[in-house]
Amino acid sequence: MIEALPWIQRFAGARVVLKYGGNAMVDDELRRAFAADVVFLAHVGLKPVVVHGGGPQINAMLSALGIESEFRGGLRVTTEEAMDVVRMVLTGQVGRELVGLINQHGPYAVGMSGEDAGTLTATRTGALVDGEEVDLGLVGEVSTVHPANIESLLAAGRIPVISSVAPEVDADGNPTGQVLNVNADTAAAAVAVALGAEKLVMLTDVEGLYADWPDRSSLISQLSADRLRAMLPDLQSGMIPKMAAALAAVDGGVPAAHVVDGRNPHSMLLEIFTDEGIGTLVTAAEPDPENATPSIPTQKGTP
Ligand SMILES: Nc1ncnc2c1ncn2[C@@H]1O[C@H](COP(=O)(O)OP(=O)(O)O)[C@@H](O)[C@H]1O
Ligand SMILES: CC(=O)N[C@@H](CCC(=O)OP(=O)(O)O)C(=O)O
Repeated sequence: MIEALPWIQRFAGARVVLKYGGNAMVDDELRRAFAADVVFLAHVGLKPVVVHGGGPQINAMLSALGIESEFRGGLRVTTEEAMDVVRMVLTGQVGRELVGLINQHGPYAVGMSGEDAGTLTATRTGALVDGEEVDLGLVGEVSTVHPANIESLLAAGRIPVISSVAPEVDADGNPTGQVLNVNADTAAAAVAVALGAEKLVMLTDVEGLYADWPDRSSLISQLSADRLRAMLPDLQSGMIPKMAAALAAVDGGVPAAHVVDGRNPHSMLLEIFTDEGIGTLVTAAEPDPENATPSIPTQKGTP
């Protein structure tokens, strides 16, 4: 606890955006641990905002309904039929369950979708696969974030829990009436930038970013935005949108983007409140190998 004190002091009042990934939220004990961690953060003076995914839960519902779905470039090809399921599962099931778990500790969490109060808008995006542009159907990248609703919930001492579904706008910013499926890492990064968050923390089902996946000795503890930018074209599957989101957050002014292993209970607290941290940390500047630069406040080991 005493190791956490300087970090608790440093992050007093800071906004942190926590991206909770589907793969890390399938185990009941882990889901409860995450909910407790979020409440812990709020109680030690931070302002947590949760943006959640639910890929595995969407997969399960699609297969129960006999609807085929595939991923290209780490993103789900989303038909109209699949979009109904994505919206239902993310906002109606995964978000509700998370709100319920957090609120077992007190009346904190308020669930919302990117659709609510115009919080997010999105434009259609494809994916670049092997140098070719692939049509993904009803998939969006965030166009605008209107954080007023999130701000008012934070001001009221609540914990916003946001699903990554967004109304579509055309190139002129006009609503088309369609909703789009946004990757939750992408949505979380956009929210973190708009809120001026101190951190984006993305929980996933792996220890962090590996330089040479799947070589387990190649885990990267910390890297700069420029090094990540250079690695991005060679990344695979779900790490593509996740690391693109980390980069977008840091480029957008968020001082630190973390990827942590959501399979270990309380990994998020260890990353935020201990000197070593545990996952992968992305910062704007190069890490100092001597770890002797307290002026870089997001450096692991220097509160
Ligand atoms: N370089 C890499 N480092 C770590 N994981 C990688 C890498 N390349 C691909 N992966 C894969 O990306 C997965 C995480 O992405 P994803 O399944 O989309 O996570 P989530 O559902 O938590 O958002 C890992 O489980 C791993 O299989
Ligand atoms: C476009 C796209 O791929 N959207 C994701 C949205 C959910 C998500 O991102 O969930 P995880 O964080 O659990 O992966 C999907 O349909 O699975």
